[in-house]
Amino acid sequence: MTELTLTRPDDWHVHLRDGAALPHTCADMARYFGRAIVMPNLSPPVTTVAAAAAYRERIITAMTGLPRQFEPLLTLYLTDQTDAEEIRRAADSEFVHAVKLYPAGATTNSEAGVADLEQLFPTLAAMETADLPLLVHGEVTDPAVDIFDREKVFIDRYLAPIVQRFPGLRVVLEHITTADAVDFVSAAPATVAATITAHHLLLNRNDLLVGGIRPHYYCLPVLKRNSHQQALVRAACSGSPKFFLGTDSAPHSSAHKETACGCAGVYTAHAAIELYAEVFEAAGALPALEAFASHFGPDFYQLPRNNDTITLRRQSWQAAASLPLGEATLVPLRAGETLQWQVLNPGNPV
Ligand SMILES: NC(=O)N[C@@H](CC(=O)O)C(=O)O
Ligand SMILES: [Zn+2]
Ligand SMILES: [Zn+2]
Repeated sequence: MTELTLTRPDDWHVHLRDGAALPHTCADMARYFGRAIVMPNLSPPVTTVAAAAAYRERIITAMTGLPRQFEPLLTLYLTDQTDAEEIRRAADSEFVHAVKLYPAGATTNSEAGVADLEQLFPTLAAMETADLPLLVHGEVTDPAVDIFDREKVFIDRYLAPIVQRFPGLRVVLEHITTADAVDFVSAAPATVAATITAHHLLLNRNDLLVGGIRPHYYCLPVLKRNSHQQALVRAACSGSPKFFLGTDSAPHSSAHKETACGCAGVYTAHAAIELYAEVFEAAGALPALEAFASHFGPDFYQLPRNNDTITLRRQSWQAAASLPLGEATLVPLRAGETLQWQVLNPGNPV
């Protein structure tokens, strides 16, 4: 297959950041994505509907003058203080589509996250009633738990009990990295789904650590062993509506990555669908890409599928060695390397 036309895809998990970074991150997203679930882990985090409305305006302003725009779908950052009233306001708004749970200290800008999940059960009950999805960074922060086990332990300790206690609550386990997560989500009721990133499909911990440490492959949850990577590829290509595209494209400046204590996050927004296409092609599953990238996400979020298409052609091109991020620069995935698939006429007005 040398050309592939699919319903316009959406990204169900992305970090756009704020301020001077926004024009750059938004321009990449606006090339061909229809919509994007925008993560709220700014500093300070987006904890209220009012803050989400203001952030949405900044995103839209940052897209001024671009040949096309994507629709930002905002999220609220769950804290120990989030109450049922804010949840109802969010559900009543046109633009807040989910609430994000970061266990305090689990990842970038998660200091304000949730310390005691049980205290928040009334808030989760309000989300269940309002039918507002819960998005989860699924890692425990217990220092006694090995970093490679933190996703599985989170599922056992927290996620399974939440799913059992709130059977009507829609839950997305974000950026899954293990066969354990694939098995849990597959066996869970239809209210439970997962996003999968391109980098967790393309890479495993050998890529991160063998022959030297590669800071641009460091993200959270950290890359796991090859057998987990293979389980993710099977899940993405399976045709199960529980697994859909979420890039978790997470820009950090090169200075913050290439240092003694580097930040977690991989930038893929410059080549997102192109990278997924490589994975699906290598797995002999290119026909399954459309549902994963363009159907199952909107179905889960109860939004219409996009009604136009994009076309990918199998022709090689070279990714930029570095990209601007506000005043700084970042190193994207595959920096300076060749990619196999290219989107035809990206950025054309729709
Ligand atoms: N995935 C990452 O490694 N980093 C994300 C945060 C997150 O999604 O956990 C970021 O905001 O940089
Ligand atoms: Zn996360
Ligand atoms: Zn993320």
